[in-house]
Amino acid sequence: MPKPGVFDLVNKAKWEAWNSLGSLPKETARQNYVDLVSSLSPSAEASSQGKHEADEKAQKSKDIVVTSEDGITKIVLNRPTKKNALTFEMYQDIILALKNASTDNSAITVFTGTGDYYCSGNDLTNFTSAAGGMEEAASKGAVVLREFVNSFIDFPKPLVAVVNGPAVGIAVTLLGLFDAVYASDKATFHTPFSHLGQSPEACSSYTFPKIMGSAKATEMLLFGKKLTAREAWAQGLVSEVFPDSTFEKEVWTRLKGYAKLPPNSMRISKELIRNNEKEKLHAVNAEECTTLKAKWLSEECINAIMNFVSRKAKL
Ligand SMILES: CCCCC/C=C/CC(=O)SCCNC(=O)CCNC(=O)[C@H](O)C(C)(C)COP(=O)(O)OP(=O)(O)OC[C@H]1O[C@@H](n2cnc3c(N)ncnc32)[C@H](O)[C@@H]1OP(=O)(O)O
Repeated sequence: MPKPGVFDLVNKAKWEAWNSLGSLPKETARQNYVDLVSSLSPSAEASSQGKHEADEKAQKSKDIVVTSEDGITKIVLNRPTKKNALTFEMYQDIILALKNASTDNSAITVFTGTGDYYCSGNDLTNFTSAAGGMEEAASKGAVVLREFVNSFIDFPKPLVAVVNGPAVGIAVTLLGLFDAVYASDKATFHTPFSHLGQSPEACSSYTFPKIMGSAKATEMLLFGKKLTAREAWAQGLVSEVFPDSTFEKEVWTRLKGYAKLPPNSMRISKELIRNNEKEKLHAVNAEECTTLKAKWLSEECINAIMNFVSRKAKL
């Protein structure tokens, strides 16, 4: 239905709430509702059991490790033998981890990677190994991607990326939705979408030109120019670069200090910085997912993925 006018406050709020769900599957919407109600009445045994199961699932995930200590919830991409490439399961686990982190006791939430890479982006075999073939994988991919990116857009606490090594594809584009990005000088930032017959995601078609200007964003998003950490800092994508030898020590010392700041104050300041953009970001996310779904079924993209899988091509 058309969006109600600004003076129709109730129906406008309802319309926006429905619209922000996008094409969220009915089952997921139902589960989210159950989880929300459970969190409102923790004494209801059945409800709280559901919440515990959800928490455990996130903790038990083999490729994502979630810990909470010193006021920091840490979400670690833990698939180093595959350069932390993101499987369908990892996208789902991260959605759940962010949902839990948004209501846990921590003040800030941090993403980082295990091993030499931060993350090599989408696992390119997500599409080739899907049971129902490319068509089904593209449809599922668009729904999962939209929900995944929405969970970053809506995340209420300070979100920090500790980029320990090279970042590729969606691991780079998502950084535009983080509140701070700290990088080792060994990190690189690469978005080879045209090489892969794909198009930008995670709202980068909007956030990157805004952060670095359209000329620099074009070099990254259209031409796949790989940036060093210092270049990414100069373009405003990275907050600060540290020598790799002292990176972990310096960054975690600093983050532990930040995590002691009054959490509600940080949350409200984030809200002020981000909230007036949310509607726009949700609309950009929806459009990017629709575009990508079509690109994933294009000959350019299928050839690029097949070349990688058959070991003919690498970045
Ligand atoms: C819900 C769906 C959402 C979809 C959202 C879309 C996002 C778009 C993107 O993210 S685009 C970016 C996609 N990523 C890539 O194209 C990277 C592909 N990988 C490479 O080019 C290289 O592996 C490398 C440059 C990252 C690293 O090269 P290196 O020589 O150092 O190491 P290996 O190639 O030997 O890698 C070790 C093993 O890891 C596997 N691997 C690495 N990255 C990926 C990946 N993205 N997808 C699948 N597999 C990956 C690699 O195949 C090796 O596996 P093996 O040891 O079994 O051979």
